[in-house]
Amino acid sequence: MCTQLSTPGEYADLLDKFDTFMFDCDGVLWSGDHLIGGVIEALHLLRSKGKNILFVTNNATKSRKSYKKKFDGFGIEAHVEEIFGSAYAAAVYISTVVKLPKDKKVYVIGMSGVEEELHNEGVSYIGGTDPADTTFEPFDLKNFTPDPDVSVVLCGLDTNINYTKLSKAFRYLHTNPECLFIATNEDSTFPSTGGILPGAGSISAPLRYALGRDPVCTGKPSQSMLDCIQAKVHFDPKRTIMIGDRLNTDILFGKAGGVSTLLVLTGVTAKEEVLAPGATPIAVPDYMTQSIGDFAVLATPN
Ligand SMILES: O=C(O)[C@H](O)[C@H](O)COP(=O)(O)O
Ligand SMILES: [Mg+2]
Repeated sequence: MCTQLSTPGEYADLLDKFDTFMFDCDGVLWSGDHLIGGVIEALHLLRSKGKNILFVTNNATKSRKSYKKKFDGFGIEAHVEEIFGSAYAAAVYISTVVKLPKDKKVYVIGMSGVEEELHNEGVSYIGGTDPADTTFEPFDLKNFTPDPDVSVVLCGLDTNINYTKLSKAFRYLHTNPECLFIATNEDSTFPSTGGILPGAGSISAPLRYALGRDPVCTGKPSQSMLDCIQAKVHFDPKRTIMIGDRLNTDILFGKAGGVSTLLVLTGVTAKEEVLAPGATPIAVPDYMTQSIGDFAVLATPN
């Protein structure tokens, strides 16, 4: 059953129930470079009450450090150790679960966030932002010499996607059944400034179709994302709430992790997907409110 929050008393009661607040970013705190109203006040209120705050994003375009700069730019207090992105989760998965040998490499479809996190984990990679891969020159197999050390293809949101990257990734996976296929996340879309756009899931989709093979996903809702958070931060699931805008990532992630869930309507999910008669949502949030900004009402002196 989903409780719709609307009164200051309901917001206050929710704050009292939880010590740790996990925030999704795109569609909850901001859409692209547009900050959602009331977010700064709401986060400041939580910190003033001594709440633990974590930021858990499937957006792999930035590393934890780069995200800190985005938070700073918005004037939002955030610390690198509070930020967990899907690029970080993928890099940790490759280094600690896959235990990729040091002489092996990752072929990257993705941006600097993925490259920085792989580097931080000591994982070698090619592709990504390399100009030889971001070219729009026609791709010709005659000119392609695969790197024999590539043992993983990692695919994340890549706003410079092109046929060369898809072809190289395809060839590594098609010619070597042992090559691992990993996706940072599978969000079909994401809320950017002015509207939704194709997300990381729509970047890896052509490979899934061409290969007839699905990747391992290391972002929300996967356990890998929770594992890399729990390796760094202790929290009591019973006193923790995940706040997100997407049912099949954020809310599923929270439920799988045994934490409570709050759906906000400032991102990709509409209220009707949960509440319309006959709606069959993939996951039902414990709570729902229009925006995180609603909590700012508690910050206003009476
Ligand atoms: O990859 C994507 O589609 C987007 O970056 C992703 O949807 C946004 O991540 P969020 O902060 O909403 O988890
Ligand atoms: Mg989101």
